[in-house]
Amino acid sequence: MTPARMAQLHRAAFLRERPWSAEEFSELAKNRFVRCFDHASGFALTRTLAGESELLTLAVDPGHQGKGIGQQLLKNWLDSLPTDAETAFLEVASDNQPAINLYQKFKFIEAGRRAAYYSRSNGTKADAIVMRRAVTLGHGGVSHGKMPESG
Ligand SMILES: CC(=O)SCCNC(=O)CCNC(=O)[C@H](O)C(C)(C)COP(=O)(O)OP(=O)(O)OC[C@H]1O[C@@H](n2cnc3c(N)ncnc32)[C@H](O)[C@@H]1OP(=O)(O)O
Repeated sequence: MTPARMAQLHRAAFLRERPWSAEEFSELAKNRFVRCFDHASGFALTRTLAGESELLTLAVDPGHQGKGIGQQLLKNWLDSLPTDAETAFLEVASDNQPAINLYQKFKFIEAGRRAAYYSRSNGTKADAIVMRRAVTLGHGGVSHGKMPESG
């Protein structure tokens, strides 16, 4: 997926946060530890090194959310991890319940919090929650359903 398409999807999916630019995605893609898992309507960007893998960002086109794409991307990431990767982690806003539900479904649990990290346009604040799981946990029977389109 091109950096321009990543930026487009990121802007569409993250309505409350600063969108990442095509230049930022282009820079990230140069890092040999960074990998993109993509789908026609979404992508997951990850960084894996020193026994840890981080989900840097995950975005699904709003018109295609709720169809199992986010779940499939998350599964593709976890399935790809080398056996020497010990933990997978990510950061999510405390007011982003759909994403928290998705990560809990994949057995991520809260490992830490940065209080009032995100400021919302209505004046409220949200915590940043760091969630972790052991790579070797498996998916506990999480099914990813049908993927009508991929690539
Ligand atoms: C590290 C980070 O990037 S954190 C931020 C993640 N990205 C964002 O929040 C951007 C905006 N949101 C999105 O792009 C998407 O909604 C995502 C990535 C959070 C989820 O992707 P989707 O393709 O819509 O989710 P998918 O259809 O695979 O649903 C999988 C699970 O997520 C949870 N979920 C997804 N949408 C919702 C929702 N609207 N309400 C509650 N739970 C939800 C559920 O647990 C669902 O499982 P279920 O269908 O068995 O109930």
